[in-house]
Amino acid sequence: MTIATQPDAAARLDARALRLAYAATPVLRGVDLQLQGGELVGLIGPNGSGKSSLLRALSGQLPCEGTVHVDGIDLHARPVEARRRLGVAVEPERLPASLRVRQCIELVAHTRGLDRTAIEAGLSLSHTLGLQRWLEHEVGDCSLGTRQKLAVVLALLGDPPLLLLDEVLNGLDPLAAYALKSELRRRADAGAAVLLATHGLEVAERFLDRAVLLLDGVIAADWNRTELARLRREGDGLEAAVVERLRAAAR
Ligand SMILES: Nc1ncnc2c1ncn2[C@@H]1O[C@H](COP(=O)(O)OP(=O)(O)OP(=O)(O)O)[C@@H](O)[C@H]1O
Repeated sequence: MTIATQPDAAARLDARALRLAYAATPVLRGVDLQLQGGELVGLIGPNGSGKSSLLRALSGQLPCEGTVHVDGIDLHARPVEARRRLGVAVEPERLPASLRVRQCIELVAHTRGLDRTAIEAGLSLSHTLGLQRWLEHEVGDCSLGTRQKLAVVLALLGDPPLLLLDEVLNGLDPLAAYALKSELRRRADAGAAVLLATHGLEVAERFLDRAVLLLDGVIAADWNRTELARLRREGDGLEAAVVERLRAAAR
């Protein structure tokens, strides 16, 4: 007999028993993941393990089995309401090439019903990330890293309480990467939860509060801040721990 469990209403994200397959190939085989406000969580895992698919399932872009609650709101039953609370960074390739960067910020803010204050905050973040000199350029003329910065600015517009970010530190110059990490920390300290897919284990170890390993379609390991600190102090850090898990899984 299956006992139905209530979603954790206090959790920013409560995902249970997520299953997803492409044609006959299963990618997620029962993912359970809860994120609390204030947490910066790294989603790590081998290439093809399903990190992007999981983020897309959590944001409602891909249909999946299981339940997803955002601040207690059922994503599948009340998608509009739940998605209003999400900040999702789209792939830079999917940004509209013919719009100017500033127009893009204004259009997305308008679509989400945000006011001028939110747009000004987005423009201010653009400055912080070094995007200001590209504001009047067409998106299609911007470098990949510049478009990545824009994708992040758009995701953070309106201060959503749950951020789902796929490898957004990739390709950013050191100043921008530092500024973005500071911004995400600030958001988490203000109560947001952040799930960041990354292959950067050093970033995960030093900057994040928690790291979860997606392997064989499930969350195979979950290291909290104390455990991450212990790994750093006592051994060869998160990288060694992850390599050990991956080697064990490959045997
Ligand atoms: N649209 C799709 N159709 C069919 N298969 C897909 C599709 N998107 C992803 N896949 C497959 O699903 C699996 C998981 O892909 P996904 O991109 O989610 O992994 P990932 O962990 O984000 O990988 P990486 O670290 O390389 O970015 C891979 O085997 C991939 O080939």
